[in-house]
Amino acid sequence: MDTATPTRTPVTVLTGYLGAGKTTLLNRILSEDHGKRYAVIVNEFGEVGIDNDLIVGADEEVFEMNNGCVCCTVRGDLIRVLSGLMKRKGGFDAIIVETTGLADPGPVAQTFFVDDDVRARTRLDSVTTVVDARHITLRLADSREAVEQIAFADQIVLNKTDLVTEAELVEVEARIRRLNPLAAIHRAQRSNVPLEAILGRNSFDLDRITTLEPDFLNPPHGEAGHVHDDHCDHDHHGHDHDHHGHDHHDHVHDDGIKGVSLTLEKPLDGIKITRWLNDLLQAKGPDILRAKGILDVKGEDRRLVFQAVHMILEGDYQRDWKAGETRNSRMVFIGRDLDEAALKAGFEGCVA
Ligand SMILES: Nc1nc2c(ncn2[C@@H]2O[C@H](COP(=O)(O)OP(=O)(O)OP(=O)(O)O)[C@@H](O)[C@H]2O)c(=O)[nH]1
Repeated sequence: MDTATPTRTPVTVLTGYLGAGKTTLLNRILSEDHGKRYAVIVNEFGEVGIDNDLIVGADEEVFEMNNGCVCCTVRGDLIRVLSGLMKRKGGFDAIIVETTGLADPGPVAQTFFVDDDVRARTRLDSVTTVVDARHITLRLADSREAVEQIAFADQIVLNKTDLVTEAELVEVEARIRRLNPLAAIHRAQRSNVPLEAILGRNSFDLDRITTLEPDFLNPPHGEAGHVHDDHCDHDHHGHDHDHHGHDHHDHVHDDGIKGVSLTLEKPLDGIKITRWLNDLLQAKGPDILRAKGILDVKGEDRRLVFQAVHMILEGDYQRDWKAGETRNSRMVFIGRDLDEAALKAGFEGCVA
Protein backbone atom coordinates (compact mmCIF):
# COMPACT_ATOMS: atom_id res chain seq x y z
CA MET A 1 0.00 0.00 0.00
CA ASP A 2 1.21 3.49 -0.76
CA THR A 3 1.42 5.09 2.64
CA ALA A 4 2.07 8.57 1.24
CA THR A 5 -1.43 8.95 -0.14
CA PRO A 6 -4.17 8.36 2.37
CA THR A 7 -6.39 5.70 0.89
CA ARG A 8 -9.93 5.17 2.04
CA THR A 9 -10.30 1.75 3.54
CA PRO A 10 -13.30 -0.16 2.18
CA VAL A 11 -15.90 -1.20 4.73
CA THR A 12 -18.42 -3.98 4.40
CA VAL A 13 -21.40 -3.82 6.74
CA LEU A 14 -22.69 -7.33 7.30
CA THR A 15 -26.28 -7.44 8.34
CA GLY A 16 -29.09 -9.96 8.44
CA TYR A 17 -31.60 -11.13 11.00
CA LEU A 18 -30.70 -13.17 14.09
CA GLY A 19 -29.11 -16.46 13.12
CA ALA A 20 -29.08 -15.86 9.36
CA GLY A 21 -25.41 -16.80 8.96
CA LYS A 22 -23.44 -13.58 9.40
CA THR A 23 -20.77 -15.05 11.66
CA THR A 24 -20.52 -18.05 9.34
CA LEU A 25 -19.82 -15.65 6.47
CA LEU A 26 -17.39 -13.65 8.54
CA ASN A 27 -15.47 -16.78 9.43
CA ARG A 28 -15.29 -17.67 5.76
CA ILE A 29 -13.91 -14.27 4.96
CA LEU A 30 -11.32 -14.53 7.69
CA SER A 31 -10.31 -18.12 6.90
CA GLU A 32 -9.88 -17.79 3.18
CA ASP A 33 -6.37 -17.51 1.84
CA HIS A 34 -6.56 -14.02 0.38
CA GLY A 35 -3.48 -12.45 1.91
CA LYS A 36 -5.51 -9.48 3.10
CA ARG A 37 -5.64 -7.89 6.52
CA TYR A 38 -9.17 -7.42 7.74
CA ALA A 39 -10.27 -5.63 10.85
CA VAL A 40 -13.55 -6.89 12.23
CA ILE A 41 -15.97 -4.96 14.38
CA VAL A 42 -18.64 -7.06 16.02
CA ASN A 43 -21.71 -5.70 17.69
CA GLU A 44 -23.59 -8.22 19.73
CA PHE A 45 -27.01 -8.22 21.33
CA GLY A 46 -26.60 -9.69 24.79
CA GLU A 47 -24.05 -9.12 27.45
CA VAL A 48 -21.92 -12.17 27.71
CA GLY A 49 -19.77 -11.78 24.61
CA ILE A 50 -20.21 -15.05 22.76
CA ASP A 51 -19.86 -13.99 19.14
CA ASN A 52 -16.42 -12.61 19.61
CA ASP A 53 -15.37 -15.96 20.91
CA LEU A 54 -16.80 -17.86 17.95
CA ILE A 55 -14.92 -15.91 15.32
CA VAL A 56 -11.88 -17.66 13.93
CA GLY A 57 -8.53 -16.14 14.79
CA ALA A 58 -10.41 -13.89 17.12
CA ASP A 59 -7.46 -12.97 19.29
CA GLU A 60 -6.18 -9.99 17.46
CA GLU A 61 -8.16 -7.74 15.22
CA VAL A 62 -11.69 -8.14 16.49
CA PHE A 63 -13.29 -5.21 18.23
CA GLU A 64 -16.36 -5.90 20.21
CA MET A 65 -19.16 -3.51 21.02
CA ASN A 66 -21.56 -5.07 23.48
CA ASN A 67 -23.19 -2.18 25.22
CA GLY A 68 -26.17 -1.82 22.99
CA CYS A 69 -27.16 -2.07 19.42
CA VAL A 70 -24.82 -0.46 16.92
CA CYS A 71 -27.64 1.23 15.09
CA CYS A 72 -28.71 3.22 18.12
CA THR A 73 -26.81 3.69 21.33
CA VAL A 74 -23.37 2.66 20.24
CA ARG A 75 -22.94 4.63 17.07
CA GLY A 76 -20.54 6.91 18.90
CA ASP A 77 -18.60 3.78 19.85
CA LEU A 78 -18.46 2.74 16.23
CA ILE A 79 -17.01 6.09 15.25
CA ARG A 80 -14.43 5.82 18.02
CA VAL A 81 -13.44 2.27 17.09
CA LEU A 82 -13.15 3.20 13.42
CA SER A 83 -11.09 6.28 14.18
CA GLY A 84 -8.78 4.22 16.38
CA LEU A 85 -8.41 1.62 13.65
CA MET A 86 -7.54 4.22 11.06
CA LYS A 87 -4.72 5.49 13.20
CA ARG A 88 -3.07 2.11 13.54
CA LYS A 89 0.21 1.65 11.83
CA GLY A 90 0.13 -0.44 8.71
CA GLY A 91 -3.62 -0.09 8.48
CA PHE A 92 -6.00 -2.68 7.12
CA ASP A 93 -7.00 -3.70 3.65
CA ALA A 94 -10.63 -3.70 4.62
CA ILE A 95 -12.96 -3.43 7.59
CA ILE A 96 -15.96 -5.61 8.22
CA VAL A 97 -18.69 -4.55 10.61
CA GLU A 98 -21.01 -7.32 11.73
CA THR A 99 -24.15 -5.79 13.17
CA THR A 100 -26.56 -7.44 15.56
CA GLY A 101 -29.37 -9.33 13.95
CA LEU A 102 -31.78 -6.71 15.23
CA ALA A 103 -29.98 -3.72 13.76
CA ASP A 104 -31.43 -1.38 11.22
CA PRO A 105 -28.52 -0.99 8.79
CA GLY A 106 -29.48 2.57 7.88
CA PRO A 107 -27.89 4.40 10.79
CA VAL A 108 -24.85 2.14 10.62
CA ALA A 109 -24.28 2.93 6.95
CA GLN A 110 -24.96 6.57 7.68
CA THR A 111 -21.93 6.68 9.98
CA PHE A 112 -19.69 6.38 6.94
CA PHE A 113 -21.09 9.52 5.40
CA VAL A 114 -21.84 11.88 8.22
CA ASP A 115 -18.72 11.71 10.37
CA ASP A 116 -15.96 13.75 8.75
CA ASP A 117 -13.08 11.77 10.16
CA VAL A 118 -14.63 8.44 9.24
CA ARG A 119 -15.63 9.70 5.80
CA ALA A 120 -12.14 10.92 5.06
CA ARG A 121 -10.58 7.57 5.80
CA THR A 122 -13.14 4.94 4.93
CA ARG A 123 -15.47 4.12 2.08
CA LEU A 124 -18.63 2.08 2.46
CA ASP A 125 -18.11 -0.70 -0.03
CA SER A 126 -21.24 -2.69 0.62
CA VAL A 127 -24.14 -3.40 2.90
CA THR A 128 -24.35 -7.16 2.56
CA THR A 129 -27.41 -8.83 4.04
CA VAL A 130 -27.48 -12.50 4.89
CA VAL A 131 -30.96 -13.99 4.67
CA ASP A 132 -32.12 -17.23 6.27
CA ALA A 133 -34.17 -18.80 3.47
CA ARG A 134 -36.05 -20.97 5.94
CA HIS A 135 -37.17 -18.31 8.42
CA ILE A 136 -37.24 -15.04 6.48
CA THR A 137 -40.89 -15.23 5.45
CA LEU A 138 -41.99 -15.24 9.09
CA ARG A 139 -39.56 -12.48 9.96
CA LEU A 140 -40.72 -10.20 7.17
CA ALA A 141 -44.18 -10.51 8.64
CA ASP A 142 -43.21 -9.53 12.16
CA SER A 143 -39.94 -7.62 12.05
CA ARG A 144 -39.42 -4.16 10.66
CA GLU A 145 -35.66 -4.62 10.96
CA ALA A 146 -35.75 -7.70 8.74
CA VAL A 147 -37.50 -5.65 6.06
CA GLU A 148 -35.02 -2.77 6.41
CA GLN A 149 -32.07 -5.10 6.20
CA ILE A 150 -33.24 -6.43 2.86
CA ALA A 151 -34.33 -3.09 1.49
CA PHE A 152 -31.00 -1.55 2.36
CA ALA A 153 -28.74 -4.25 0.93
CA ASP A 154 -26.72 -3.97 -2.22
CA GLN A 155 -25.69 -7.62 -1.91
CA ILE A 156 -27.86 -10.39 -0.54
CA VAL A 157 -26.61 -13.78 0.51
CA LEU A 158 -29.66 -16.04 0.40
CA ASN A 159 -28.39 -18.60 2.88
CA LYS A 160 -29.61 -21.95 4.25
CA THR A 161 -30.88 -23.05 0.87
CA ASP A 162 -30.46 -26.61 2.16
CA LEU A 163 -33.41 -26.10 4.50
CA VAL A 164 -36.00 -25.25 1.83
CA THR A 165 -37.30 -26.64 -1.44
CA GLU A 166 -36.56 -25.05 -4.80
CA ALA A 167 -40.16 -23.83 -5.00
CA GLU A 168 -39.86 -22.15 -1.59
CA LEU A 169 -36.60 -20.61 -2.65
CA VAL A 170 -38.12 -19.10 -5.76
CA GLU A 171 -40.90 -17.68 -3.63
CA VAL A 172 -38.44 -16.18 -1.15
CA GLU A 173 -36.46 -14.67 -4.00
CA ALA A 174 -39.59 -13.07 -5.39
CA ARG A 175 -40.39 -11.68 -1.95
CA ILE A 176 -36.89 -10.22 -1.66
CA ARG A 177 -37.18 -8.73 -5.14
CA ARG A 178 -40.33 -6.91 -4.18
CA LEU A 179 -38.47 -5.25 -1.31
CA ASN A 180 -35.29 -4.69 -3.24
CA PRO A 181 -35.33 -4.91 -7.02
CA LEU A 182 -31.64 -4.23 -7.53
CA ALA A 183 -29.41 -6.06 -5.07
CA ALA A 184 -27.54 -9.08 -6.37
CA ILE A 185 -28.89 -12.25 -4.75
CA HIS A 186 -26.37 -15.04 -4.15
CA ARG A 187 -27.76 -18.39 -3.10
CA ALA A 188 -25.63 -20.07 -0.46
CA GLN A 189 -25.26 -22.86 2.04
CA ARG A 190 -23.24 -22.13 5.14
CA SER A 191 -22.71 -18.70 3.58
CA ASN A 192 -20.46 -20.22 0.92
CA VAL A 193 -20.72 -17.32 -1.47
CA PRO A 194 -17.57 -16.61 -3.51
CA LEU A 195 -15.96 -13.75 -1.63
CA GLU A 196 -15.08 -11.88 -4.78
CA ALA A 197 -18.79 -11.71 -5.49
CA ILE A 198 -19.43 -9.63 -2.39
CA LEU A 199 -16.20 -7.93 -1.27
CA GLY A 200 -14.47 -5.01 -2.94
CA ARG A 201 -17.18 -4.47 -5.52
CA ASN A 202 -17.97 -0.92 -4.54
CA SER A 203 -21.60 -1.86 -4.72
CA PHE A 204 -23.06 0.50 -2.12
CA ASP A 205 -25.23 2.87 -4.10
CA LEU A 206 -25.74 6.18 -2.33
CA ASP A 207 -28.25 7.43 -4.89
CA ARG A 208 -30.51 4.46 -4.34
CA ILE A 209 -30.29 4.83 -0.56
CA THR A 210 -31.05 8.54 -0.56
CA THR A 211 -34.09 7.80 -2.67
CA LEU A 212 -35.11 5.16 -0.12
CA GLU A 213 -34.29 7.35 2.88
CA PRO A 214 -34.26 11.03 1.95
CA ASP A 215 -32.72 12.02 5.30
CA PHE A 216 -29.88 9.56 4.97
CA LEU A 217 -27.15 12.18 4.73
CA ASN A 218 -28.56 14.38 7.38
CA PRO A 219 -28.85 13.04 10.90
CA PRO A 220 -30.62 15.40 13.28
CA HIS A 221 -29.15 18.27 15.23
CA GLY A 222 -27.54 17.21 18.43
CA GLU A 223 -26.50 13.81 17.24
CA ALA A 224 -22.88 12.97 16.57
CA GLY A 225 -22.22 13.38 12.90
CA HIS A 226 -24.83 15.98 12.16
CA VAL A 227 -23.68 17.80 9.07
CA HIS A 228 -24.14 21.55 9.13
CA ASP A 229 -24.77 22.24 5.51
CA ASP A 230 -27.68 23.43 3.44
CA HIS A 231 -29.70 20.44 4.59
CA CYS A 232 -30.09 22.30 7.88
CA ASP A 233 -32.18 24.96 6.26
CA HIS A 234 -34.93 22.78 5.00
CA ASP A 235 -36.71 19.56 5.59
CA HIS A 236 -36.81 19.60 9.34
CA HIS A 237 -39.75 17.31 9.52
CA GLY A 238 -39.02 14.07 11.18
CA HIS A 239 -35.99 15.31 13.03
CA ASP A 240 -37.72 16.42 16.17
CA HIS A 241 -39.60 13.31 16.94
CA ASP A 242 -37.18 10.77 15.61
CA HIS A 243 -33.63 10.93 16.77
CA HIS A 244 -32.38 8.78 13.94
CA GLY A 245 -33.57 10.99 11.17
CA HIS A 246 -35.80 8.26 9.85
CA ASP A 247 -39.31 9.50 9.31
CA HIS A 248 -41.00 6.22 9.01
CA HIS A 249 -40.30 4.67 12.38
CA ASP A 250 -38.85 5.10 15.80
CA HIS A 251 -35.99 2.90 16.43
CA VAL A 252 -36.66 0.73 19.40
CA HIS A 253 -36.39 -3.01 19.48
CA ASP A 254 -39.88 -2.99 20.76
CA ASP A 255 -41.45 -6.16 19.53
CA GLY A 256 -41.16 -7.63 22.99
CA ILE A 257 -37.81 -9.07 21.98
CA LYS A 258 -35.29 -9.30 24.74
CA GLY A 259 -32.07 -11.05 25.47
CA VAL A 260 -31.39 -13.21 28.50
CA SER A 261 -27.76 -13.89 29.29
CA LEU A 262 -26.80 -16.62 31.72
CA THR A 263 -23.47 -17.61 33.17
CA LEU A 264 -22.60 -20.58 35.38
CA GLU A 265 -19.30 -21.20 37.06
CA LYS A 266 -19.87 -24.90 37.83
CA PRO A 267 -19.30 -27.58 35.16
CA LEU A 268 -22.40 -28.98 33.47
CA ASP A 269 -23.61 -32.50 32.99
CA GLY A 270 -23.36 -33.12 29.22
CA ILE A 271 -26.46 -35.29 29.03
CA LYS A 272 -28.61 -33.00 31.17
CA ILE A 273 -27.73 -29.87 29.25
CA THR A 274 -28.38 -31.51 25.87
CA ARG A 275 -31.72 -32.83 27.04
CA TRP A 276 -32.74 -29.51 28.57
CA LEU A 277 -31.86 -27.53 25.43
CA ASN A 278 -33.67 -30.00 23.18
CA ASP A 279 -36.81 -29.97 25.34
CA LEU A 280 -36.72 -26.20 25.71
CA LEU A 281 -36.49 -25.59 21.97
CA GLN A 282 -39.23 -28.08 21.26
CA ALA A 283 -41.50 -26.32 23.72
CA LYS A 284 -40.51 -22.69 23.22
CA GLY A 285 -38.85 -22.71 19.78
CA PRO A 286 -41.36 -20.37 18.15
CA ASP A 287 -40.52 -17.67 20.71
CA ILE A 288 -36.79 -18.32 20.86
CA LEU A 289 -35.43 -16.49 17.85
CA ARG A 290 -31.85 -17.27 18.71
CA ALA A 291 -29.81 -19.03 21.35
CA LYS A 292 -26.13 -19.76 21.58
CA GLY A 293 -23.61 -20.66 24.16
CA ILE A 294 -20.16 -21.87 25.05
CA LEU A 295 -20.37 -24.55 27.71
CA ASP A 296 -18.06 -26.19 30.19
CA VAL A 297 -18.99 -29.86 30.42
CA LYS A 298 -17.64 -31.95 33.25
CA GLY A 299 -14.94 -34.42 32.21
CA GLU A 300 -14.49 -32.79 28.80
CA ASP A 301 -11.41 -30.82 27.77
CA ARG A 302 -13.15 -29.18 24.82
CA ARG A 303 -15.67 -26.39 24.79
CA LEU A 304 -19.19 -27.42 23.86
CA VAL A 305 -20.59 -24.79 21.51
CA PHE A 306 -24.29 -24.78 20.70
CA GLN A 307 -26.31 -22.63 18.34
CA ALA A 308 -30.04 -22.52 17.82
CA VAL A 309 -32.38 -20.67 15.53
CA HIS A 310 -35.92 -21.42 16.63
CA MET A 311 -36.11 -25.21 16.84
CA ILE A 312 -32.99 -25.95 14.85
CA LEU A 313 -30.27 -26.82 17.29
CA GLU A 314 -26.64 -27.53 16.47
CA GLY A 315 -23.96 -28.31 18.94
CA ASP A 316 -20.48 -29.71 18.91
CA TYR A 317 -17.32 -29.92 20.86
CA GLN A 318 -14.84 -27.48 19.45
CA ARG A 319 -11.39 -26.47 20.56
CA ASP A 320 -9.85 -27.25 23.95
CA TRP A 321 -10.17 -24.80 26.79
CA LYS A 322 -6.95 -22.85 26.82
CA ALA A 323 -4.70 -22.58 29.83
CA GLY A 324 -5.69 -19.47 31.74
CA GLU A 325 -9.01 -19.08 29.91
CA THR A 326 -12.01 -18.55 32.18
CA ARG A 327 -13.68 -21.91 32.11
CA ASN A 328 -17.37 -21.39 32.61
CA SER A 329 -20.64 -21.74 30.74
CA ARG A 330 -22.25 -18.77 29.02
CA MET A 331 -25.37 -18.66 26.99
CA VAL A 332 -27.71 -16.11 25.56
CA PHE A 333 -31.33 -16.42 24.51
CA ILE A 334 -32.98 -13.81 22.34
CA GLY A 335 -36.71 -13.99 21.84
CA ARG A 336 -40.19 -13.02 22.84
CA ASP A 337 -41.86 -13.67 26.18
CA LEU A 338 -38.75 -15.24 27.61
CA ASP A 339 -39.13 -16.35 31.22
CA GLU A 340 -35.77 -15.42 32.64
CA ALA A 341 -36.29 -17.11 35.99
CA ALA A 342 -37.34 -20.38 34.35
CA LEU A 343 -34.39 -20.28 31.95
CA LYS A 344 -32.02 -19.65 34.83
CA ALA A 345 -33.49 -22.46 36.91
CA GLY A 346 -33.37 -24.85 33.96
CA PHE A 347 -29.75 -24.00 33.22
CA GLU A 348 -28.76 -24.38 36.87
CA GLY A 349 -30.51 -27.72 36.95
CA CYS A 350 -27.90 -28.98 34.47
CA VAL A 351 -24.96 -28.63 36.84
CA ALA A 352 -23.08 -31.93 37.10
N1 LIG B 1 -28.68 -25.72 7.81
C1 LIG B 1 -27.92 -24.63 7.71
N2 LIG B 1 -27.48 -24.03 8.82
C2 LIG B 1 -26.70 -22.93 8.68
C3 LIG B 1 -26.37 -22.39 7.41
N3 LIG B 1 -25.59 -21.30 7.61
C4 LIG B 1 -25.45 -21.15 8.94
N4 LIG B 1 -26.12 -22.14 9.60
C5 LIG B 1 -26.26 -22.32 11.06
O1 LIG B 1 -27.12 -21.30 11.54
C6 LIG B 1 -26.73 -20.93 12.87
C7 LIG B 1 -26.50 -19.43 12.93
O2 LIG B 1 -25.39 -19.08 12.13
P1 LIG B 1 -24.53 -17.78 12.43
O3 LIG B 1 -23.53 -17.64 11.35
O4 LIG B 1 -24.03 -17.82 13.83
O5 LIG B 1 -25.65 -16.67 12.32
P2 LIG B 1 -25.54 -15.12 12.68
O6 LIG B 1 -26.31 -14.41 11.65
O7 LIG B 1 -24.13 -14.72 12.88
O8 LIG B 1 -26.30 -15.09 14.07
P3 LIG B 1 -26.41 -13.83 15.09
O9 LIG B 1 -25.10 -13.13 15.06
O10 LIG B 1 -26.71 -14.46 16.39
O11 LIG B 1 -27.53 -13.01 14.61
C8 LIG B 1 -25.51 -21.74 13.19
O12 LIG B 1 -25.92 -22.88 13.90
C9 LIG B 1 -24.97 -22.12 11.82
O13 LIG B 1 -24.21 -23.28 11.83
C10 LIG B 1 -26.87 -23.05 6.24
O14 LIG B 1 -26.65 -22.65 5.08
N5 LIG B 1 -27.64 -24.15 6.46
